[in-house]
Amino acid sequence: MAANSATPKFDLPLIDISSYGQGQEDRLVEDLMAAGKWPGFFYLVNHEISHDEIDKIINFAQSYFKNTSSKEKMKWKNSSGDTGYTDLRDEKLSGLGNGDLKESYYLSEENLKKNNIPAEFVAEKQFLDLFVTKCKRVANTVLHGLSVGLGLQPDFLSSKHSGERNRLRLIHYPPVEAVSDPDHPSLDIRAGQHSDYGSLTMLFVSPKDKGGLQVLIDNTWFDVPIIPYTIIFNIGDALEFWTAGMFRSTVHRVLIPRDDSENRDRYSIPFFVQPDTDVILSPIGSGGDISKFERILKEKYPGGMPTTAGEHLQSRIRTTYS
Ligand SMILES: O=C(O)CCC(=O)C(=O)O
Ligand SMILES: [Fe+2]
Repeated sequence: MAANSATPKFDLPLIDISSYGQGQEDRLVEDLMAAGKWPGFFYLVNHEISHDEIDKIINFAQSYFKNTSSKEKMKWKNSSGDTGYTDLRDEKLSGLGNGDLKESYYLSEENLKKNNIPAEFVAEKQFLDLFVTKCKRVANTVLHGLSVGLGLQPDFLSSKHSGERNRLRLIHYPPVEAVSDPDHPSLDIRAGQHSDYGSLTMLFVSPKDKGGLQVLIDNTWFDVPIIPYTIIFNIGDALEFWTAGMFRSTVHRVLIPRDDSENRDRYSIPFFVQPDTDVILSPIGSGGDISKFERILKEKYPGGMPTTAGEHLQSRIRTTYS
């Protein structure tokens, strides 16, 4: 039996965007609000990003990581915690341990526009532009629904996410020498437990993904099953903070392979939707639970309360690269 077959799976809510006809916007708002509050993770189905486009972004990541020399990758080394290449063990998402077993490339719209990117990216610039544009459109649909659900103008949230801080990230998790042994758990991890920093994350994985992504719900780790070509959405810390804890930024991680079937290269593509630098994150909407907010402040912001989205992001990045 595979080592991971005993791990419970969690059925995340599934939101089929095509199932809300005209006049059914209220139902979409209700479903988005419910998923945002709990568990803070959901699948989005029948969105506008095609199967071909998802296959293509995964293949692009695979080809970049496989065919680019270390020397070439290092020329684009991320030194600020923001854009560029991160090597194996550079990032420590949980803040503990030996560093995550992954390499990645963080891409901003600005760098894409200015061709401040590796040659492999320039060659696919048109596609990458289109992919980012589509991600933003899908994100805006969700941001509109959440704004309405919060009792705000429909464009309240989208107008604060111009895209200047959004990041498309290509991630490669290489196979490991020894798979994790349930009796002697490895200290290694592909992505340490963390919550995301921004407002929303949209995650794309290969339809043939073998697993490893887990969410922490009520102190139990659950595997997230992959439903091919869906987008896995989750709420990030900025939106949790901004709504005084009404929405939930759920902790998640990626385990090192637990058996031979999982022990292969894994590629994943998160698109991080982050509020513009100067946005003031004072609590919005109504209904946030002040005791929950105080707990969030204590746990995640011991250095004090950030006021702008820029400060918020910096304070979260610092703990990842220190
Ligand atoms: O690779 C994955 O499945 C998740 C990655 C992730 O959580 C992140 O980069 O924030
Ligand atoms: Fe994450």
